[in-house]
Amino acid sequence: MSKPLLHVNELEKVFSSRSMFRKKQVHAVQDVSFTLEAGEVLAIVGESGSGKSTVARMLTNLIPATSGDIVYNGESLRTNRQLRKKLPTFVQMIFQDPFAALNPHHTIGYIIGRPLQVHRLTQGDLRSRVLELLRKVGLSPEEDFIDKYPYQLSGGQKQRVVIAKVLGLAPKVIIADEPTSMLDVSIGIDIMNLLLDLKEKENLALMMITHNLGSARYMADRIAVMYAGRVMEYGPAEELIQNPQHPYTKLLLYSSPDPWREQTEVFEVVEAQVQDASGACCSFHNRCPFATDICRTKPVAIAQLENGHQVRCHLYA
Ligand SMILES: Nc1ncnc2c1ncn2[C@@H]1O[C@H](COP(=O)(O)OP(=O)(O)OP(=O)(O)O)[C@@H](O)[C@H]1O
Repeated sequence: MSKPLLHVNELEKVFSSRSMFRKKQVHAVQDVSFTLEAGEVLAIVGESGSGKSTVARMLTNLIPATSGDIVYNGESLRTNRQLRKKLPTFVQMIFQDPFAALNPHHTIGYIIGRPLQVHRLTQGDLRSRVLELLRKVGLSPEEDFIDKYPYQLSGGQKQRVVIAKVLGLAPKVIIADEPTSMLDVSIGIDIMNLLLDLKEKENLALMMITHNLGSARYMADRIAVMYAGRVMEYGPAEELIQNPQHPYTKLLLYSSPDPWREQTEVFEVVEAQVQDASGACCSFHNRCPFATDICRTKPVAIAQLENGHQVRCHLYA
C-alpha cells in the first residue's frame, strides 16, 4: 500500500507552566489521528480553545508534540532531522490575519521573492518567478502589484499575496488557519475558491482550520470536529453534516444560522466550563444533555460507523 502524504498518529500536546506555588498542565491536544492525501481537503472544526491551532503548530514543527507521531510521505517528523530541515518546502501555513503577515516596509515583490532566495528555489529570473506567482493567485496585472507596498492593498489582495508567498516554496501541504475570518464574506468566498482552484492545479493537500461548519462543508472532503483537544467526530464532509452523530457536532450545527435548513431537533446545551482533555471521562459530559453516569466516569474510545464515519461518544460504544 502507498504511504499517505501526511499521517498523524495519536498526537498529544501538554503545555506545562509553573507558578510560585504549583505546576499547571493543559492537555491541549490528545489522541488526534488522521491522514491526508494530495488533492484532498480536511477541515478541522471546533470552538475556541479546542486545540485546532495547536495541531497546526505541531504539524509545522513550530512546537514539538508531547507524544504521538507526524509522518510526511513515510518520514517521521519526530525522528528525521533532514525532514525537519526541509519541512518549509513540504508544509506551509496561512494565518488568519493577512494584515499582520506582511512586513509593511517591503514591496510585494520582495515579500514573495525573499523565501525563494533563502531556500534557493529560483532557477533563472527571480522577478519573472514572482510575476508568475502573482498571476497564479489572481493579482493581475502582475506588473502593477509587484512594486506596491502592503498598505496599498485590500485585505483580500493581502491574503492573495500571503498565498503567493507560500506557494513559491512549492509545498505539498498547506494549512490554512481561519484564512477568511478577517475578510468580508464575499472576499472570503473568493479566497476559498482560490485555495480550491490551487489545490486542483498544484495537486496540494489542504488542511483548513475553522470555527465555521459552513466553510468546512464548502471546502472539505472530510471534516474532523474537535472539542477540548480531542476529535469527537470525523468523516466525509457531506455525511457528517447531513447525519451528525455526536451531541457536540449537533450543537455546532444547530447553533449556526442556516435559513435553508429545517430545524428538526431542539438542542439545549448545558452551560458549563469546557473540561480539560486529560481523558478520564468524556470531556463533553458536563455540557451534554444526553450524558449518563458512564460519560462522567469512563474514557471514551472512537467508534467506527459506516463509510469511514467515526464518533467518540458513549452513546455509540
Ligand atoms: N503556549 C501555550 N501555553 C499554555 N497553554 C496553551 C498554549 N497554547 C495554547 N494553549 C492552550 O491550549 C488549548 C488549545 O488552544 P488552541 O490555540 O490550539 O485552540 P484553538 O482551537 O486553535 O482556538 P482558537 O480558535 O481560538 O485559535 C487552550 O486551552 C489554550 O489556552
